[in-house]
Amino acid sequence: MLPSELKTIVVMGVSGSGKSVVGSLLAEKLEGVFEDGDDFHPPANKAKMSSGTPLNDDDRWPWYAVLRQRIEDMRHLTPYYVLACSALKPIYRDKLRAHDAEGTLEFVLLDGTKELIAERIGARKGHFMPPALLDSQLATLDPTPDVLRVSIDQTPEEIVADILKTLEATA
Ligand SMILES: Nc1ncnc2c1ncn2[C@@H]1O[C@H](COP(=O)(O)OP(=O)(O)OP(=O)(O)O)[C@@H](O)[C@H]1O
Ligand SMILES: O=C(O)[C@H](O)[C@@H](O)[C@H](O)[C@H](O)CO
Repeated sequence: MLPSELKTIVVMGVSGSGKSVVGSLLAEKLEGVFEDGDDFHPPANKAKMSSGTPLNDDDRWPWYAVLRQRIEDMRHLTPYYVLACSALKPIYRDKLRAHDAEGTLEFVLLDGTKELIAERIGARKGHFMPPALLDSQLATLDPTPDVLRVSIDQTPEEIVADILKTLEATA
């Protein structure tokens, strides 16, 4: 049984960690709504990443403002909103959490080795994010103790089961 106050689950992590695949599966399992944060990047951000340049705080703040608004909007439209977004720094997670009551929103980090993520990102075709940016993503990632961590060294279905077990344990 998930905590009754839980409304939003942010599936976070570096590029290639599986946020889109796992997040959509999790939302399906919860009969909730999934959205991919990448769909809300301004074109300039996508162009910058595609050119092999990492985003900086100035690039990300307007994006996180849009994502925070989605969290607020979706609260009235679904029992569970699953958002996939990198949320690499604590300051970004604070922005997404805003002044939400304790337990309303949980961050779940898709946790894996650089080698495993590089293998997966390398096998992916037709995505705007170059594998070369993985190092900067890993260097920027700063998980704090409040972030729930789930290993990605298993199938997407097993990861979703792991996430649900981990969330139930917070109840
Ligand atoms: N558990 C898994 N086992 C095997 N392959 C996986 C797993 N999860 C995701 N993948 C594959 O790894 C690649 C990256 O997954 P995905 O696109 O979901 O990552 P992401 O974190 O959303 O990336 P980005 O942030 O760059 O959009 C995809 O090709 C996906 O099919
Ligand atoms: O915070 C960031 O640097 C960006 O959000 C990236 O993580 C992209 O969103 C995504 O990972 C690439 O597809």
